[in-house]
Order: sequence, then C-alpha cells, then structure tokens
Amino acid sequence: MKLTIDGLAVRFPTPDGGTATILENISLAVPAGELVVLLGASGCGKSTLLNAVAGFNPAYDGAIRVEGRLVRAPGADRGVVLQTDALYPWLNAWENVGFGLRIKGLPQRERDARAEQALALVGLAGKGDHSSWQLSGGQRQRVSLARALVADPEILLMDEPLGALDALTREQMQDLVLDVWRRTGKTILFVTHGLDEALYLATRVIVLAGRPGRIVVDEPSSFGRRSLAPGVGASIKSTPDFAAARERLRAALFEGAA
Ligand SMILES: Nc1ncnc2c1ncn2[C@@H]1O[C@H](COP(=O)(O)OP(=O)(O)OP(=O)(O)O)[C@@H](O)[C@H]1O
Repeated sequence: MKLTIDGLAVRFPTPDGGTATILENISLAVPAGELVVLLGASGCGKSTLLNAVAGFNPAYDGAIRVEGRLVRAPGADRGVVLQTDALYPWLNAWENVGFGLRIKGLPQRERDARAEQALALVGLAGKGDHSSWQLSGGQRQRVSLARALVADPEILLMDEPLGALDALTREQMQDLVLDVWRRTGKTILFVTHGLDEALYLATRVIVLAGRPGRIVVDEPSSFGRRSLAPGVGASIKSTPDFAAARERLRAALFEGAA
C-alpha cells in the first residue's frame, strides 16, 4: 500500500485548557496510483487529515504510513500543494521549483535540469526564468505543482489547490492535474469543495462528516479514468451518469453535514 492510516485521531488543545477531538477513528488504505478526493463540509477536518499525512502534526494518535514508513515529520516522500501558492517572490520559477533540491545539496546544474523537467510536466517549459509576479495565478499553481513533483515523491497531497482560481482556469487546471497524474502515475490525495471537480478527478471519493470528523463515504469512482479517454475530457460532466453521481454525492454531503 502506498498510504495506510490506522485508527487516526487528531486532538488539539482548546483555549479553556481542554481538548478538541477533530478526527477520530480514521482508517484508510490507498494503493499506488489512486487519485483519492476528499470532500466534506467546512470544518470537518479535511485539512487536518491532509496535514497529518504531510507530517505537519506529529502529535496524532494511531498510525500513518507511506510505503510502510511511519509518518512523524514532513519528508521528501510527500509533495504538498496548498491553495495559496507560497512561492518565494524573489526567486524565479526554476529556483522556486529547485529550492528543496538546493537544501539537499544538489549541484545547480542538476537542480536546474530537474526543475526544467518538472516545469515541462506542468506545461511551463521555457518559463523557468520568470519571477512569480510575471506569472498568472494558474501558472503560479503550476509552479507549486512542479515544486511538489521535483523530488519525485511517493504521494502528492493537494489541499484545495485550485480553490483560488477563476472558473475557466480552474477547469483547465483540472485537466492538468489529470494529465500529470496520467504521465507520472503518482498517488494523489486531493481535497476540494467542488462536487464536479471531485467527480471529474477521482478514482475514489471519500466524504468526511461530523464532529469529530469520520469517514461516511468511501467508494470507487470511475470518472477520473474515463475522462482521460481520447476525446472525452470535460464533456463527461454533461453526461447523465455524471449528473446522477453528483446528486448522490450532494445528498451524502448534506446528510453528513446535518
Ligand atoms: N492547529 C489547530 N489548533 C486548534 N484547532 C485546529 C487546528 N487546526 C485545525 N483546527 C480545527 O479543526 C477543525 C477542522 O479544521 P480543518 O481546517 O481541518 O477543516 P476543513 O474540513 O479542512 O475545513 P475547510 O473546508 O473550511 O477548509 C476546525 O474546527 C479548526 O478550527
């Protein structure tokens, strides 16, 4: 298994000296190459779950393993993309993408070559010398994705990565995510609020609900793979199949939120 989560619980201290349990009894096994989309009402703990897998919160109960190794800190085996791009404005795209490799001590020539490869993967070949202020919001998220990919992680963790983009760019970026997934075969955990986005990308949909958050839906979804077939793409969103799946998912979300 690429990712296993066994009996995960996450608690935070509250201002009155108590403890708030945000997630409880979360168990999950994700085989390599799946594109798992995580949905749920605001505040149900999606980011908390993703952050725990990223290693940002080592004080969880239970066990999180990536390729069998226990997660206790951030690591190069997990690439993270957040809603805000968090690029260093004083660095160009190559330098932003290669930043982690610099810390690892890779020589500049190798860093630049790998950064260029990662930029090409996200459709930004030849744009490496651009500063972040010269790039559009969508392009900056592409750079963030390249930065997450450059160390060849075991798993990509994406927390509402397209949430801040305009509708058209968002649709284009959904296709980019699918293209990168197809070409790299990466395992992806993707948080979104968008029902269409969730169904369009996913090979598996997970819905979190309640307080503490728990998994109320965990089922395979065929659209992530079907939309990759030649000539299909976004047109799949207007099929009766897709509409029916969207309605089912919407009902599950409302039920969970109730
Ligand atoms: N470091 C922290 N300390 C205390 N409480 C926290 C911390 N991080 C998250 N929380 C709380 O955990 C709950 C879940 O937050 P989280 O951001 O995981 O939800 P979410 O489902 O991702 O929400 P949204 O969809 O709005 O982004 C919230 O009530 C939040 O206030």
